[in-house]
Amino acid sequence: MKLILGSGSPRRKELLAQLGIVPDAILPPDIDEDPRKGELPRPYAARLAREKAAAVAAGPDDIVLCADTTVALGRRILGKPRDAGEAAAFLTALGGRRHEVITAVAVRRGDRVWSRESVSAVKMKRLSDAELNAYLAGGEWEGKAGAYAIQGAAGAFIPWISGSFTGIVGLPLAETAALLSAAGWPVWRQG
Ligand SMILES: Cc1cn([C@H]2C[C@H](O)[C@@H](COP(=O)(O)OP(=O)(O)OP(=O)(O)O)O2)c(=O)[nH]c1=O
Repeated sequence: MKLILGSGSPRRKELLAQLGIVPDAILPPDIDEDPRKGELPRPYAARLAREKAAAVAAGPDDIVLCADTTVALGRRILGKPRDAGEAAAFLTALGGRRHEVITAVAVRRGDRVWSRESVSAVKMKRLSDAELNAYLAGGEWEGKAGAYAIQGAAGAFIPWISGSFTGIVGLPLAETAALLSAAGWPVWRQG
C-alpha cells in the first residue's frame, strides 16, 4: 500500500508533512477545471476533488489523496486567476466583504472513494490602491484560488475567519486525517 498525493500544490505537501506524512509519490492530476453552467461553488469543489482522485493512476491497494480549493463569493466561483488583471478584479470584489473558502478532499483506494468538504468564512478588508498594487506586484496571487494566500502577505488583509485555517490554505487536516484513516492509512502510527 502506497500513499499518492495527487496534487501539484506545494501547500498540500507541506500541510501533510504537518501530520508527519510523506507521500510515496506526488502525481499532479490534469483535469478540466471549468465549472458547469449554473454549478454552485460547493458541489463544484466536491466534483473537482473526486475527478482529480479518479484521474490519478494508482494500484488497486494504493491510496490517492486529492483536494480542490474554491473561493465562493455568494454563488460565484472564483478559481485561480488567469492574469494580474483578473487577480485585481477578484481582490476588488472580495475586499470589504465576507466570502467562503471551500476545500473538498477526496481519498480513493481502488474503487472506493471517501470525501468531505471544509467550508470557512473569511472577511477581507477593502484594499487601498497601494495595498492592491503592492500585492499584485508581489506575485503571491498566482495559482491561488480567489487570487490570495492567507498564509502569506494577504494575512494582513484578513482580520477574521471562521472555520479551518488549514482548509483555507488548501488541505483541511482534521478532515484529511479522518478520511485517510477511513481508507486504512495508519495516520497515527508511532515512530
Ligand atoms: C484561498 C487560498 C488558496 N490557496 C491555494 C491552495 C491551492 O493550491 C490553490 C487552489 O487551487 P486548486 O485547484 O485547489 O489546486 P492546485 O491547482 O494548486 O493544485 P492541484 O490541483 O494539483 O492539487 O489555492 C492558498 O494557498 N491560500 C489561500 O489562502
